[in-house]
Amino acid sequence: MSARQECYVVKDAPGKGMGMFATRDIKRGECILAEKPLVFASRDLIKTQLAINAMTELDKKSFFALHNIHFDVPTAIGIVRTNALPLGSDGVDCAVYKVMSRVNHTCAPNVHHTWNPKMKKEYLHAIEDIASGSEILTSYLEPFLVREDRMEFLRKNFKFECHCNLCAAPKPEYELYDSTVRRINIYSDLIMTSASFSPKKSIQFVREVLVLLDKIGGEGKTPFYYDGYQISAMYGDYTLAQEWANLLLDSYIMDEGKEGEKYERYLKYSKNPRSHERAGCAPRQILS
Ligand SMILES: C[S@@+](CC[C@H](N)C(=O)[O-])C[C@H]1O[C@@H](n2cnc3c(N)ncnc32)[C@H](O)[C@@H]1O
Repeated sequence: MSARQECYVVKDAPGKGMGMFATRDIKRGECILAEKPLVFASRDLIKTQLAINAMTELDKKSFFALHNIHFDVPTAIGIVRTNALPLGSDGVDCAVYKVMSRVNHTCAPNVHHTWNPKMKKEYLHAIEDIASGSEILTSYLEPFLVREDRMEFLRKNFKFECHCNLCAAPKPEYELYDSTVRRINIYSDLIMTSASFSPKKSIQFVREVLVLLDKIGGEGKTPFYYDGYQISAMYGDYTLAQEWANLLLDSYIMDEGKEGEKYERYLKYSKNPRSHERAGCAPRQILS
């Protein structure tokens, strides 16, 4: 048994079916699991059914033992809908896993899961320190949704009521969270729209978002470090670009590890901030 397998156990998670739990203290940034899919699936039901038929008997046994909440469709399709994780952002291709599919949801996760196309495995990294015995919980949601939208999505797609600390918080607390999320979404839109005519403002919006993120737990910074880096590199402010590239690399390693698909690219940016494909493409400006 590998060290990775030893830091978790899959067992009963009261009120949620099965779940994944830490069997020792896990440090932020640690890779908890890297797992090959039991089966690849897609929106094309015939293709999905053929892939299920082609599984080994052992894999089929693991597959049909998984949780199913969709009884209005054939069992295999219900299992895919309940358990599949996306293979990227196109929302079409996905995969089902023996272990990874057992991870339950919270709106304030302690892990980040990501598909690595190079390794053809799904990776699970701790994004905060996890104490031995605690449940390992991911988020099934797009980032930065307000409480009502999160609840609606989970009810519709996963048929449960979320009682995580965020959803069960007193009204003033979750309203404050929601208003922070709304501001993050506004600034987030402004970052790229203002980059072409007011890059200084754009960098300011990145900084605003980072401050707001700290107010709601501090996760999800990596794409914003990338924005800061990209904008600074485009306008040839390589001192600033270097700062952002270093933050980007550190944050990415915490989220996806050195095995991550983008690690080599971000390492290159951090070693040489001029190496971005669009570096220096806009008139030079000091943005700091
Ligand atoms: C991908 S499965 C997760 C593993 C599942 N609990 C099992 O027993 O295999 C998703 C399903 O788990 C349950 N689930 C996940 N997170 C939950 C939560 N926070 N509260 C209640 N049920 C949850 C829901 O039934 C959901 O449709």
